Amino acid sequence: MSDDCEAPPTVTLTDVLEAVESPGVFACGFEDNSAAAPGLSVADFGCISLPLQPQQAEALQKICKPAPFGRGEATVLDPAVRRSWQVDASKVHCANPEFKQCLERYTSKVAEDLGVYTSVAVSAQLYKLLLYQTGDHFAEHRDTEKADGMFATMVILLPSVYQGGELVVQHNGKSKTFDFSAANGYSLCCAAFYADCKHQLLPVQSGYRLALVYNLVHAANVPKPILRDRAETIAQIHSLAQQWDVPDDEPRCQVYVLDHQYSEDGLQGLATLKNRDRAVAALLHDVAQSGILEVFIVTLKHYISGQDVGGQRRRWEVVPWEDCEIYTDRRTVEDWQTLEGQKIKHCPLEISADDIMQGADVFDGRDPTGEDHCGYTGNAGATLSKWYHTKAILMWPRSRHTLNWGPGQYSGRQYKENLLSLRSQADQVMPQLLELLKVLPGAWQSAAMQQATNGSAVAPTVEAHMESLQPNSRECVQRNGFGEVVCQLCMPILALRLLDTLQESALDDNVVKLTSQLAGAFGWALVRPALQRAADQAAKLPPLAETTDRATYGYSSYQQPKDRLDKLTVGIETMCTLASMSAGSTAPPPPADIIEAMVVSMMRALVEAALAEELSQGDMSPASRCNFIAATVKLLLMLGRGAESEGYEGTRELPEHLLGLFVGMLLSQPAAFPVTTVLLGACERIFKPAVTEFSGSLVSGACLRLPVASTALLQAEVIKPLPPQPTTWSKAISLGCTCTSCAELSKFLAKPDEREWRPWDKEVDIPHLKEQIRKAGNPDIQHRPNSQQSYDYRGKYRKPLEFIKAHNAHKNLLSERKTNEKALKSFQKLLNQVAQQDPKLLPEALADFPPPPVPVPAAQCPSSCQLD
Ligand SMILES: O=C(O)CCC(=O)C(=O)O
Ligand SMILES: [Fe+2]
Repeated sequence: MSDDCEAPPTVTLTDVLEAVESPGVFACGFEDNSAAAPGLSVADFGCISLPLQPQQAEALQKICKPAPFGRGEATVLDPAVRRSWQVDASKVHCANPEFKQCLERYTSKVAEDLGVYTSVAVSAQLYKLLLYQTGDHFAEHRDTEKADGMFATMVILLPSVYQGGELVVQHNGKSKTFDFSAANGYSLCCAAFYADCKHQLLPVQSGYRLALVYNLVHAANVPKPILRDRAETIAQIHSLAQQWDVPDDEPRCQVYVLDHQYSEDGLQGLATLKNRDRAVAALLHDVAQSGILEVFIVTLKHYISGQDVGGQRRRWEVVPWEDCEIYTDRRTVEDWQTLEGQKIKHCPLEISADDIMQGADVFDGRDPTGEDHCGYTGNAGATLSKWYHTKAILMWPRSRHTLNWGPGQYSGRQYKENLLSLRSQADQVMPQLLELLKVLPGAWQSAAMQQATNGSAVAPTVEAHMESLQPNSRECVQRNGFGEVVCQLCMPILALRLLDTLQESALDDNVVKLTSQLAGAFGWALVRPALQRAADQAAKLPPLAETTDRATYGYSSYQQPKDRLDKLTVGIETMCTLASMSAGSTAPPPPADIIEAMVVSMMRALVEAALAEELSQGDMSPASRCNFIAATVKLLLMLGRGAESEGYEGTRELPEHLLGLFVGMLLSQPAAFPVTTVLLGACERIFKPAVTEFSGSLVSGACLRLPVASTALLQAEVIKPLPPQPTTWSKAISLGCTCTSCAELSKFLAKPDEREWRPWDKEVDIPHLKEQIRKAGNPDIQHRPNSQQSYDYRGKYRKPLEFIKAHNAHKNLLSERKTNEKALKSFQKLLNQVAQQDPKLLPEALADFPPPPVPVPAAQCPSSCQLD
């Protein structure tokens, strides 16, 4: 053959995977006319005879609840979306044992049709009994995964006579309709579909539709499936993977986008994949077993943002994406897990469009996962962004593992992880190495050799392996593994190296675990700098201006003041753990000065003005603020109490002093720490548990200042005279005429609450009214033509705005007063409890805050608010 004859078309890995057939369908259904009668009964109602009779259906409906549906996080009722009636599973009983078998048969049949592995145990959990009457329906939706392991919904239609009520299920552009109305009351019918498929129930045209709805749930951790013709496909993928070892300009990795949508919790390895997705993953899994491919399940995230350059546009106009200049178009893979379902800690890895096997346009036609529209800013056009998240399989030939995963510019951080070192080294080499190292010191000891000298022989190896620890990772297991080895080797230098790997970690339990372990072997002095660093880190609150720009970084995390407050709260809570560490654990309790230095560093951060400004940020919830106060007070109380107990050798002056500063700071920031919400909540948290948790520690005058001062503040507040309520908002003017038009206007003016009157009535004589108002000398009764258009010349009449403003202001004052009174009662109750606990204490604290003088009754000004 000559050289220029056409080469046979090359089959790519994508071709092979795309050709994998689904072992099942997305939805299935059947009619069973030899089914056993269920023997259905409903608690508080009784037996239901089937086929369902209209009279019984009517009676049943009366004891049903309207069926809600999920909207975002919430469960809501909206007949436009869903109208049907439900009975909870707990009240439904099917007495016939034959029906149980029937149910089992249906479950395994639909599991097989849906392509669930035969070896997976699938069970059906009754969820609801649903009754639909004429007109009832359920608009298009996806079912939430209501139980662990739930992957599909099964509906069993009970014999009843109805028309309409078709179940329509959709998936990837295909649609299946299940119309069981023809069964006409004598058979059982069954339909099932994967939970992520969109489906709807069309309106029931007549009669009653009665259905049992089940969650189909399967056991995880199951062996891989047996599929026909697999051997050939596996061989094909294997050989393509071998050829993949090609020069650097080839894609570094490939990403295969899965068909189905998965929730993060529901997805645990290949066993939980659905349908064709599982068939594809199972094939890749087998190829990976031979050591030629690395395969992970990941979330593929595509983020796009751009600016409208389409010229002049009105504010409300929707900007088409075609008119945008795209400045960010970034794809990353995140949330790594192995096919066995083991979650892997890995930074987001940036991939290129070419890496996506189904092509860069794989998201075309799909709804984005989220969108943002930043509106117009000055002269600049609107900023648009959207993002897509979907589950995918990430793979690359194992022979390429030594490549750098550059350029890895992501949120300003360099990710140059070598994946082999992450996975093989950390998962495989490391445990072996650790095992080996653990026995070494013992061996040296028995050989009466110098540990230190021998230790130094392995030190470089241990140190080299420490490099593989991800800095700042919250995962402490491996670090702890090293901790043990390092302690046994008795090499403080290695301990310091290990502490270095914490780098910028903020103070949390992981840091405490490692430091106390090392402190046990090497003393607190050695770990002190690392602890202090972590405390400083927790206290470090960069000014707001440093937060990253959303438009630039998209979905990358950016810190909110709230996040920072939470971080500080965790740090403070961790200090509690540290301070209460009892003797007898691996380490002796930390010396007081370490804790105190850390506390001082956090307190300084707090009292600093920068933070004070941030604390009034609106996006911090009162709950966050309460947590923060409660944690801080708890820590300081503990330190104070520690002075009397053995473990902690601190002085009580410092904690008490800090507590005083802290309480002072809280009281001086009423905008950030409002008394009725935040301070009350915090005091309830502090003092209620304190009664049992810290009995004795309440002997802290500084801390009691918080409720005592709040009470005093509120007492002063609630006796302030309220401006008297205006008796009426009516505008009492007398029009010099009693014609119908004037009578109508007078009626409006006399109404206490109404601000506007639109005399739609054609009979009203507008010019006459204007004239009468003018004559009565009330220019503030305004007549406003509705618009320039003359067809609505009547327009509207308005009372002056001040009327309404004053009216609302008074209402607000009243409700504020009520809130204050309620909070005051709560504070007083709380103080009573404290007084019972320790009768001496309260009078002391109260001395600082004498009750406010009894006010002179407010001067009445009854008529000053009469507006005419
Ligand atoms: O009644 C049906 O067939 C379907 C009900 C449904 O989709 C649901 O309860 O989520
Ligand atoms: Fe549904």
